[in-house]
Amino acid sequence: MPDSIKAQEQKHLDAVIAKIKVAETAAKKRIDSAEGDEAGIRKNFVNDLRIKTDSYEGLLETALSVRQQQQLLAERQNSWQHATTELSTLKRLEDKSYFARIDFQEGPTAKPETIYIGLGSFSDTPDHFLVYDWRAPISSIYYDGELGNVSYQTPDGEQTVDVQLKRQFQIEDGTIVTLYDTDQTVTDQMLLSALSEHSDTKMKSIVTTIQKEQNRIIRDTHSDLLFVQGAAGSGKTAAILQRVAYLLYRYRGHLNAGQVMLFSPNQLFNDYIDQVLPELGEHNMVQMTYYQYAGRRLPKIEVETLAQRFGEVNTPIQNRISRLKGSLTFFDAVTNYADHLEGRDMVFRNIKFKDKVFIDKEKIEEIYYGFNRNYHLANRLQATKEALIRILNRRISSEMRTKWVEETIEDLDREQLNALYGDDPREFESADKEFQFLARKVVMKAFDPIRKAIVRARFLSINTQYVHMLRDMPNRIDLNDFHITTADWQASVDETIEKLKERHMQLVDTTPYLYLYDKMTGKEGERNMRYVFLDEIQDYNAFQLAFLKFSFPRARFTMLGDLNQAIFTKENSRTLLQELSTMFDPDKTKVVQLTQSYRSTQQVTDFTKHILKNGEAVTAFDREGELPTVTVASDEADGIAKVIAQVQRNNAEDETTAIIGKDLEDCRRLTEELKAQDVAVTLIQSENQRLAPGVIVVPSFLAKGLEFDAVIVWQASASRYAAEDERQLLYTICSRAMHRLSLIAVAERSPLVAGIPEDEYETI
Ligand SMILES: Nc1ncnc2c1ncn2[C@@H]1O[C@H](COP(=O)(O)OP(=O)(O)OP(=O)(O)O)[C@@H](O)[C@H]1O
Repeated sequence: MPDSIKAQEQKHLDAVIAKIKVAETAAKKRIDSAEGDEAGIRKNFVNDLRIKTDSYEGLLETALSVRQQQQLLAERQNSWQHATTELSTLKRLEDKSYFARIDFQEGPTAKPETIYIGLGSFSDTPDHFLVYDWRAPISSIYYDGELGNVSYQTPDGEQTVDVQLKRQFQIEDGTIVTLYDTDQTVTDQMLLSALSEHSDTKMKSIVTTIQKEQNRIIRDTHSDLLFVQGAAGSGKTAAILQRVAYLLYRYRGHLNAGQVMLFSPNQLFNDYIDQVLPELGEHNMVQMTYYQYAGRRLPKIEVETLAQRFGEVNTPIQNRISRLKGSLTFFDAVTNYADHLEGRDMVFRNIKFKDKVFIDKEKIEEIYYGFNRNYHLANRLQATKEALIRILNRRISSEMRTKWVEETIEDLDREQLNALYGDDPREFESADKEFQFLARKVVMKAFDPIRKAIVRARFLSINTQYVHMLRDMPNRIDLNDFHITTADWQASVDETIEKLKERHMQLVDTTPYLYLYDKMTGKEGERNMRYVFLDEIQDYNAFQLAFLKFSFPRARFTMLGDLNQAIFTKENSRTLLQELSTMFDPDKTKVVQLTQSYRSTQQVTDFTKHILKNGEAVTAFDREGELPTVTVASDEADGIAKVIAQVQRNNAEDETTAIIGKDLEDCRRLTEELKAQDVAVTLIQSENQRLAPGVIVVPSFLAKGLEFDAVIVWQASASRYAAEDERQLLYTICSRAMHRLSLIAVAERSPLVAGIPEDEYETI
């Protein structure tokens, strides 16, 4: 690229920056004046306020005056907010005004146009844009095509333009460091240099290098279900974060970050991604793991943790039962069962008072099923609560005459009496009237827990109902379809009961349990949530997805996953897509496949994909690196020495390292040994722990979604990874590495490595 072009572009950039600075000064002035006005309004608030309370008109006038002052304040706050947001965008643009330039023509006779694209828009006059936001409709042509004819969506429909120049810039502190012109034959230089950088503990935004197929995901506004199958490192997570930023821009004023929710695999992952949206000038969406979402609603039950679930060794029968409980068939059966509760079989509990039955369950049942047949569960429950409250109120008078009330009143001290009288006048016609007054108060107070229990529907018994439902399932599902005998099923129900008695529950039971509860109580779901994102979808079952659809009835779903990385659901994940397709309107479903992997070097990607046998397609990005290494140590001590040597090499070359072990036990032992030998490492033990800088030791099931410069697979041995269904796990671990991958085995290496062509790694 001739220097004259660079000089010309620098001149243009200087001119833009100068205008940005002018705009910054103006924004600062507006902030100051809004702040000054606000302080002024607050100060004069009392003086300006016309307080007249002697007549109705006077009161009205006062209210109006307050309202006017409030409006003035709100307006000032609005303009302050507006100017502050503008200033922060301008600040970002001052350092890096834009990252691309596009020259195009709308038709052969149209005037050629030039636009610059950056992290936000900037115009010096209302219609004169010096920088376009990367999310503006026109900016799409930068991502979508090469040179020549490219189409993009506008609010008025599709538009095609002839792109004549696509130029990318790297700008630092207002200076152009490099610039490239892109055409079909040149590899995307910016992408290559972005990917060659060292990893950080925080993910960064990818707006400057979004790829065409990722752009389709980011800008989709039609699908109710957008399903992305993407190879490890293909930018699924990156794409959804930019998608959130895009949606917040596209629907500004109608959508806020609180209406967007991301279900992520673990807390570490939340930490890892939490800078991307702020970097793009947006607020973070609601982020939760499914475990937190479900667990939060079951405070009295201990739900199985990821580590426990990972450590479970299930018998084939237990696997079949889990498959059934996670299926859509089961979801439909629970729906069915809940519907039948409208007619019979709802289980009730006595309402008690002072250890005695106050309203017995037979009475509650009579009320509940006494309503008109077309009452559904929600209004049936509501009407029952109202009837029970009426009974409670009627019982106040008779309860007032009981002995305990009399005794309680006699024992009241002054303070308690004062509390009972409250602000009520204390003049009574007679002592009897006074007693009546106090007795009513005492009874009402004592009935308070009953009132609460009624309002909270404590007379239902979700545990008993859940068990009743499980026992009833063979009448609703043909167990043979799942190769389960009735005896096996009954045994599994007994097991669930035992667990429930100890307040424990397997993850596979939590969703049916919550769903049944929501159906029983007529809960309708969170209607305010508009976009729900699910990452690592292969670890969910169809029941959970159907439940989420039920829980967020107005939301559009984006689901991302990699069937190759199904470490929990294993082979079941393949039926997931099929089940999903029945849940959403096919016309409103879009499936996108990403096969290009960006995370790792060509060498790491080639090696990892050969761990899989019949995997989904993965194409390596053309970025060179060293070959992965496989080391077989003679014993554990030798293995640890090899880990230490590798960590030292990585540290010396500034490669951040994660040592990934199979389970927590292996990781704990290794951490102790390393610490004993003065190697500084942090052990990550649970999904709730935060990400730490420096070398970390992390068990496989918590490494999901993360990436590191260098990965050491600890115990890549035959004793740890031998079964065929562990291929996906080993693949997931190895695919966390960006630049360097070292497998260290003890005694004998894992046979799963045997199928990898020998020229794709080095044996040490
Ligand atoms: N278009 C892009 N430009 C620059 N970097 C990219 C691009 N797409 C992906 N990357 C980078 O590639 C790496 C992998 O991306 P990401 O974590 O989103 O992949 P993923 O598909 O979610 O992977 P996995 O399923 O293995 O967790 C990240 O460092 C990301 O920043």
